[in-house]
Amino acid sequence: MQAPAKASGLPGVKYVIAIASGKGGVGKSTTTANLALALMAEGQNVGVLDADIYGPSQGMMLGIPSGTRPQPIGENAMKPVSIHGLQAMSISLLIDENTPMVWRGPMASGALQQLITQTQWENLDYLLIDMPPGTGDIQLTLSQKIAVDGAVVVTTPQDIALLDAKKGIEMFNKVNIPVLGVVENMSTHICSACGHEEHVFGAGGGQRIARDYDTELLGSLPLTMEICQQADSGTPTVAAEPESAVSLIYRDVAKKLMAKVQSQADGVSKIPQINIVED
Ligand SMILES: Nc1ncnc2c1ncn2[C@@H]1O[C@H](COP(=O)(O)OP(=O)(O)OP(=O)(O)O)[C@@H](O)[C@H]1O
Repeated sequence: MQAPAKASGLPGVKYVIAIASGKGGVGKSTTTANLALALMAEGQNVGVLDADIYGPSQGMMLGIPSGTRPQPIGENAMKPVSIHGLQAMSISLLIDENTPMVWRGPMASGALQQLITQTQWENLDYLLIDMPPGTGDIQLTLSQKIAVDGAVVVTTPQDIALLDAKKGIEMFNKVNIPVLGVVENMSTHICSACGHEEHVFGAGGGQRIARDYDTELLGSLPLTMEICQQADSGTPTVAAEPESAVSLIYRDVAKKLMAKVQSQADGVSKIPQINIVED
């Protein structure tokens, strides 16, 4: 059965989760791809919307063959691409791969709006949105156009990344999107030769920011060669090595997210209806 349409106007989608970061390059897209696969491994139907208009990377991370175009449905709609059992849509599927994204803010927002309104998702439990880094126009467009159920903020443990992650959390607070939690990426480095683990970027940053903003540290991922190589070659770790220690961390984050979104949804439905009867 098709999931009911929400006020967001996203038919076929039950829950929308934005994956965001204040700073670029902290591993937001890698986290999005792996979390999508982890949610799927938990039995959910999952879609990925690559809203990183200026630097779309889901096409590459999910291994969508170069030149793939979404199938049109009539004149104004298109089917997401099917890959690794996920549904996926990205601006990179609609443009020439070598075209640099030199759009001004309103053009980028327009392109994103088109992706949002014209993609026909099919029966999704979760749509993960890979947000562009930062707290500008596109992030605002998104939070105004879609009823996002919650956001996950990805950060690395360095002070500079944490500072930007705070701005991200504050932006979501401002637009009333619940922050479901923080994922600390590259929290330690594990040497592929000897297995030695060290906190190269500092320790405890993700935990601190989660505590300061009254949210939860959903999980910490190490910096490993496998995560990088597998994501960059189109088979993210959760698909490449589903039983590995790293995949289990992503699965654990996915389970926490599902529980949070569900309890939030239950909370909403438990609000008593007030019936005013005129006599
Ligand atoms: N835990 C990790 N261990 C090793 N490499 C990682 C890890 N997480 C991400 N990477 C690598 O770091 C690079 C940047 O990651 P990614 O593209 O996910 O970052 P991003 O925050 O989405 O960047 P952008 O801001 O450009 O969208 C990629 O090559 C990715 O494979």
